[in-house]
Amino acid sequence: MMRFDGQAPDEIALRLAQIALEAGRVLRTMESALIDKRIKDDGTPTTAADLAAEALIIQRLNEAWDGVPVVAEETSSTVQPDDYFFLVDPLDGTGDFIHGTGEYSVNIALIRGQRPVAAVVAAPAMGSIWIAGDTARRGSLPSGQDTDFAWQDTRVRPAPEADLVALVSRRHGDIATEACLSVLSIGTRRMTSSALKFCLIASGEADVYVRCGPTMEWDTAAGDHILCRAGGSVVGPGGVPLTYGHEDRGYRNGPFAAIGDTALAPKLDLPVAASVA
Ligand SMILES: Nc1ncnc2c1ncn2[C@@H]1O[C@H](COP(=O)(O)O)[C@@H](OP(=O)(O)O)[C@H]1O
Ligand SMILES: [Mg+2]
Repeated sequence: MMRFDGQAPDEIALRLAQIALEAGRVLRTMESALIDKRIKDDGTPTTAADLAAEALIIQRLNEAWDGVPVVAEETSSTVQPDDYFFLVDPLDGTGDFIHGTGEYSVNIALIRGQRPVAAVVAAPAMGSIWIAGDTARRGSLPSGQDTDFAWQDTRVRPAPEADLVALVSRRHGDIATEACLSVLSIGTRRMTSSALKFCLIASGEADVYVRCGPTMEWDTAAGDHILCRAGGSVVGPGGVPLTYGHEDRGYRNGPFAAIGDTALAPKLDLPVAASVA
């Protein structure tokens, strides 16, 4: 099996960026098409765009790293994770894709031993992309045939004493999340969809994102890595980092908080989810 010999995490992240760029171009061409959506067993929608982007990403990952399993949202039950594997959400924020807000992302993470080591989150309709291997960087998505991303290092900001900026899901909220946020001094709540929430914290534009409702590993792994490499952290109950590759629990995450300033961690009181405790 190809084991990424000689490839540094930053180099892998650059290759993931090219794959996400290509998938993003497919998604953009499908934005204005009449989308026929299907509601899955978990109540979330899927479309032909999710499937087309996923097929392309799997093909490209297989070409680049033959034999490394790709656990992707729409086909996750057909693949077993290994010591190294990819987690892919070809279209995170399908609801937003359907409603035309543009706040959707392509998420790809390479996992090694339950933690991400390289990742990309691309927001095709917003023209932004974030990557991390060892270093977290933000870029602009090139248009046309251009392939120059114009990367810049990205970094979290220190949390202000008061008036924190919290990011909340536009479509999924719950009482436990609100209870957790209520102990923090939040000044601004900004509704944002998809893994962009991790990336905006990684870029110093927001301070905290708490999520106690259901999410899947492919929703969080790439953003988790980018935020951690930008100086922040993503923690579950007890301040423990999230781990990935839990096929036994259907790749469901427990509650978590994403924070830019790690000094916020002791203030958090996340509920323990029975299913993943
Ligand atoms: N009931 C549920 N079960 C599992 N995942 C859910 C869910 N409700 C929402 N999600 C997850 O939340 C993601 C959207 O998050 P947000 O509201 O922050 O944009 C969805 O991503 P997809 O659009 O890729 O399915 C989905 O994975
Ligand atoms: Mg998806």
